[in-house]
This record gives sequence, structure tokens and C-alpha cells, in this order.
Amino acid sequence: MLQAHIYIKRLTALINSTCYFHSPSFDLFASLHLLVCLSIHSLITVLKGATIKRDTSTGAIVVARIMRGGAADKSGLIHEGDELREVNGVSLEHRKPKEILPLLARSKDEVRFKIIPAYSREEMSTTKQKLFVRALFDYDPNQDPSIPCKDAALTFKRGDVLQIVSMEDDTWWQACHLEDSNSGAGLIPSKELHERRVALQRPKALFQPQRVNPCVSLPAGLRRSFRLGRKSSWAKEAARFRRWSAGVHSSICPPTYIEVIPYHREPKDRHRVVILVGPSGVGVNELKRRLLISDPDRYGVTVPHTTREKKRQESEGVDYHFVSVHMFEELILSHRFIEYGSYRGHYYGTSLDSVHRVMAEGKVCLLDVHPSKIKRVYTSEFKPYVVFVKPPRIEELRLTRRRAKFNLCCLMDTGDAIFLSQEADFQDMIDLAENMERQYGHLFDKVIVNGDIASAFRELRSDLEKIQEARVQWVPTEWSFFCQLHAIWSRDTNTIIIINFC
Ligand SMILES: Nc1ncnc2c1ncn2[C@@H]1O[C@H](COP(=O)(O)OP(=O)(O)OP(=O)(O)O)[C@@H](O)[C@H]1O
Repeated sequence: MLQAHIYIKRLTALINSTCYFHSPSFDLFASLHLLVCLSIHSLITVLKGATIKRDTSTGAIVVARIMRGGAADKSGLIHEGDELREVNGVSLEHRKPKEILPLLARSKDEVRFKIIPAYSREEMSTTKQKLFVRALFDYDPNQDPSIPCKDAALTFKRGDVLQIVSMEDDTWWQACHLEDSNSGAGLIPSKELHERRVALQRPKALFQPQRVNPCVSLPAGLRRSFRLGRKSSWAKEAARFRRWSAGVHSSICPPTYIEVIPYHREPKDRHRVVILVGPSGVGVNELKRRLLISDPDRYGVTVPHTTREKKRQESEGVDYHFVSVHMFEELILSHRFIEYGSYRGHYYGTSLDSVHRVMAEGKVCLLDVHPSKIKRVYTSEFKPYVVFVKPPRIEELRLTRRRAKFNLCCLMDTGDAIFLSQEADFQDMIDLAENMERQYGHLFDKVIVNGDIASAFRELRSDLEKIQEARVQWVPTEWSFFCQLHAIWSRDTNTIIIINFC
């Protein structure tokens, strides 16, 4: 699909430059004869940054090299290997490259030349393309001993949007920063190279005996939204963690690059949902609470559903939506929950409708779910912006939490609270964060290290404000392929009539 898209883009560029198809049997993916008509000025501009040569095997005049970032490259009109057939109707057959310049010089205002593009369908993936990716890792060529040329490399940070300009080499791609596309491209590790490198770094989990702390490794379903509900299925999570340790998840691809497209936000558009994730105790709730207090008109949270009895001080629709077991199970069956679970015989869950309600109020919905549930809302409808809250290095974690007299508190099945402030718990939090990042890192838009709470909050708030105000945002390409189908059922003909498909 991408290849076809790029192909059509190139075709459009050619058409816009007044080119005429000159093939009796026109086939999109066959070799095309393109008669390109350009002003002498634009021709010179186009040929700047390109060299031509005579193909020794065929004798044809071909474009030998396009300098990345040069005028020829930027024009998108000619490509390496393209054959120059005619200039102003004069055949270039049996001519030498040096005979071509006088031919061009004789032209008045306009030059027409016939090109046979070199690409085929297979080659499309390696030719220049408007392919944008968001980097999911930091890259510093100074720390990379295998880079062929440090000066030719591109430094980037996780989250940077890069335009990939060449994927010809399997190991080193060429790319430029989005905001700096006028300067030449630089080398970056290809997806394959980065994946290979990460695979070679032996995962810590495989070689360290893991202590599974029930309070730190959380169940997938109920988390902070249902703080008391987490204990009931911790064993499941512990098992999952052990499976991870045993390498069951070794097939998970490390985060490399994600293909993105621009999303032009209109003022009438609803806000993107903000998902905060992180290991238990890292400070997700604290950050959420501070956001809500700082700007209650801008931020909102979902109201969960529960099947337990309403307490005297609680209000329907404010603390919870109190529903019957039957109703809750109906909602489960109709896939209305993002996450749900049970605790002490009662169901708790966060529904999609509760997110819609916050969005409809014109607020930014702050969601706090286990990372395994992100996929549930990873659609163009919610356009989630995922923030991963990460613990700092152990020394800072120890210092900041102890200074705040913080103890991790965990409720046992018996209802007893136990307090954990041991070194091991901090280490568990860090290990869990690493595993989360490894498993779900490709879904994270932003990573906030929560060392000093005031700085972490400032960083989060300013980042969210930037995102909400930006007119152009880069979102995963996969969201653009979500289609909405509007259909009506005709009773007369007993058929479904599609009235809109976008
Ligand atoms: N940067 C920080 N420095 C010191 N204390 C912090 C910091 N961040 C959070 N805390 C404190 O740590 C405790 C746990 O934080 P919080 O409840 O936000 O964690 P959480 O990630 O939501 O975990 P859980 O889901 O288990 O509640 C709270 O008392 C909070 O005030």
C-alpha cells in the first residue's frame, strides 16, 4: 500500500511538472515512457545535484547519482538509473554524456526530454519516498563504534520525527530531522540493525532470578482506577512475569521506528486521550492528581462502573456507576470495557463510554490503564497520547522517596496493609519499568522520569499543553486506515445500502 502510495506521489509530481505519458500501452507498474516538459530554468535546477553516465552494457545515457538533499533530489523528478532517451525530440542513442550539454544549451525557453524511469514495483521501497517515522530510541553516533562515518550520521532522541530519505542499505538508512529537512541527510541504524543490536543485548530478565513481588507486579485488568481490586489477580500477573523471565516473550520486537503521518488538528476536534502508564508506586496517580488540580477545566477522569453497593457518602455517576451484575456482564459481552476485573466478589471496570463522556465535555481525558490495554483505545477515534512514567535510577529513587517519607503500601487478601520500603521494592519497580518499556515501548509517545516530583509534573504539564495546542501532530499511520462505514438497512429490498465509506 505504501509502495503504491509513493508511486502515485511520484507520478503526481511528474504530472504537476507538465509531463505527458507517451506509452501506447500504459501500465502503472510497467516501465513508463514519460515525456517531461520543463522550462530551461527548472531543467537546470533539476539536473543540479545529479550526474549522468553512459551505461556500458546497454549504451544508454542514465542518471548515475543523485546527491541526497541536492536540487535534483528535492525535485523528486529524476532518480538514479532513469534513462534519458530524448532531448527536444533528439534521440540520445549512441551519444556520449559530453554531447548532451550542447544539446541542452541550444534549447530556448523549454526543454522536453523523454525519460524511462528505472524503478520497478520491487524497487519502490528503496527509492526516495516521503516516509516519516518517529524514533523510539535515542541514537548518539559518538557512542556507536560501528557507524561507518560519524560525521555523516544523524543524532536523534526518542520521539523525534525523522524523514527517511533512503532505505537502500539494509544496515544504514539515510534520514533527516523533520524541522531540518533542508540540510542533507545523515546515516541512522536501520530497523533491522537496531533490532539485531537489541537482541544481542542479553535481556536482564533472562539471567537474573526474579523475585516476584505481588504488590509491585500488577494485574493487567484492575489497577489504579480500582486500587483495592489489584490484589485478587496478582498471581496471574506474577505468572506472566515469570513467563517473561523464562523468555516466552523473546519474540517481542524492540522499539525502533514507527511510521507516522501528520494529523492537522482542527479547533472543533476533540482532545486526544492521555494515557498514563508506569509500574505501581512510580507516581502515576500523583501526577494525575496534580494535573486535575492545576486545571480542572482542561482535564477530566473517567467514572468507573462497579457492581458493589453504594456507600452512604458516594454518589451515582460521580464516584462510580453502580450497576447490577447482569448489566455489567452485558457490558462485558458487548466489549464496552477498556479494562475490568473483580475484587472480593464485585466487578469493577472502565468503559469506553466513560471516556466518550469526558471527551464530549471538551476535556482531555486522563486514563490510567495497564499498558496491555492501550491497544483497546489505540484508534483514530481516541488518538491516545501515551505517557510512560518511569522511575529514576535507584539512587535517586531511594533519595526522593525516602525524603518524601514514602512507603509502598499493599493490601493483602486478608485485608491487612503491609508497607514495603526495602531496597528490593525499588529494584522491583525499576525492573518492572524496564519490562514494560521493552514490551510496550513502541506505544509510548513520551517518557517522563519521575525523580523529583515537581520537575516531573512541570515537564508533563508543558508537554501536554504543547500537544493540545499544536496544529500538526504526528500520529501512527495505522490510524489513517481506520474506516467508518455508514450504512442503512432497506426493509423493501432487504439489503444493506452503504451511504458513506470514508
Ligand atoms: N517523585 C516523587 N517523589 C516522592 N514521592 C513520590 C514521587 N512520586 C510519587 N510519590 C509518592 O509515592 C506514592 C505512590 O505514588 P502514586 O500513588 O502516584 O503511585 P502510582 O504509580 O499511582 O501507584 P499505585 O497504582 O500503586 O497507586 C505516593 O505517596 C506519592 O505521593
